[in-house]
Amino acid sequence: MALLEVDKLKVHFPIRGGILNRKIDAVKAVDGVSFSIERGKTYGLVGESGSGKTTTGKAIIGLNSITSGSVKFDGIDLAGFNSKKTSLRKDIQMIFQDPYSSLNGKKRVLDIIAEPLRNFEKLSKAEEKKRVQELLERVGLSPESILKYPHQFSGGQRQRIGIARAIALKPKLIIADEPVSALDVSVQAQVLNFMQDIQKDLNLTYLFISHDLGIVKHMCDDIGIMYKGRFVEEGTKEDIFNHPQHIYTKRLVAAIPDIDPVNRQQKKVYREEVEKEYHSNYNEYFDHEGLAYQLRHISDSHLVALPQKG
Ligand SMILES: Nc1ncnc2c1ncn2[C@@H]1O[C@H](COP(=O)(O)OP(=O)(O)OP(=O)(O)O)[C@@H](O)[C@H]1O
Repeated sequence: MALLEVDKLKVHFPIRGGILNRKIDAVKAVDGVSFSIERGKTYGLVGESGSGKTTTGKAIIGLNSITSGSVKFDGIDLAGFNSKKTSLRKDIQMIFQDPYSSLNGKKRVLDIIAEPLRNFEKLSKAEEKKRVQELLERVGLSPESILKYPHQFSGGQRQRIGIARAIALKPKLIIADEPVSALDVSVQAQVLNFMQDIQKDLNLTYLFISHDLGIVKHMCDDIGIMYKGRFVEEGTKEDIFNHPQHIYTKRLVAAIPDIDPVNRQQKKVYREEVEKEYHSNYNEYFDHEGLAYQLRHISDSHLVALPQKG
């Protein structure tokens, strides 16, 4: 059984208007998304800004209410578990994009990392301090850091503090929402490699949200490509990077920069071909509202949202 199973998930936000402030329409932020993540694996959710990635992650962790569909974690439907204090909620943690704003600047590192422990475990002050220091060590920061404030750390170190807080309760699933996109490129690889190390050590499963396909290629086993609240394509890393089928995926893959000058030229030609196809055949790939069609299997692992022929 997969650790996480998301089935036909919809998250719609009401748009209200008129003098009675009635619901007049809805933003279909997530509009029927299904995927599952096997234990110990990393699943990449990719798409441009506004495609619904964060909304999906927040719905899984209970921060957005689900309009319809289901989220099962370890075989249990999460719909009834929206209270923050249930033990299931302990098993899923989130790392946010911006380590500057996601850490409370007025709190010391001790209090930041101890917060989830205080919610779920009754530890003495001495036990708590010891646990926080162990966690700091785990993420490569000195035990003395407990008395410092977030602004006294670099961006990469702050994201390590965020990771220490996320792993404090020994979760099974971590939702990492653009965890390195606010960091300098030189620091990104360090944090990503570190995330892979702790994944192995702690047997973590990741839902990795990113708009950066280069990073997703480095991190993920399976990938779902989102566009306007729906999936346009889903598959293994190999399916998506070596055999992209949907024009939207092809565009994303073609846009990954190549450092090798020989490949760079080939890539440029490929990118121009893809752009031409995108503009001349757009209507074959999207329905009359410009939305993705239903996904269909083209192999056991690879699904593409293309209309049924014939
Ligand atoms: N609480 C909310 N109320 C109304 N609309 C919302 C709310 N949260 C998100 N949306 C809308 O839902 C859509 C999807 O947003 P979401 O943040 O999930 O996209 P995203 O792919 O994560 O983009 P980004 O990378 O910019 O965060 C957007 O149109 C957004 O404006």
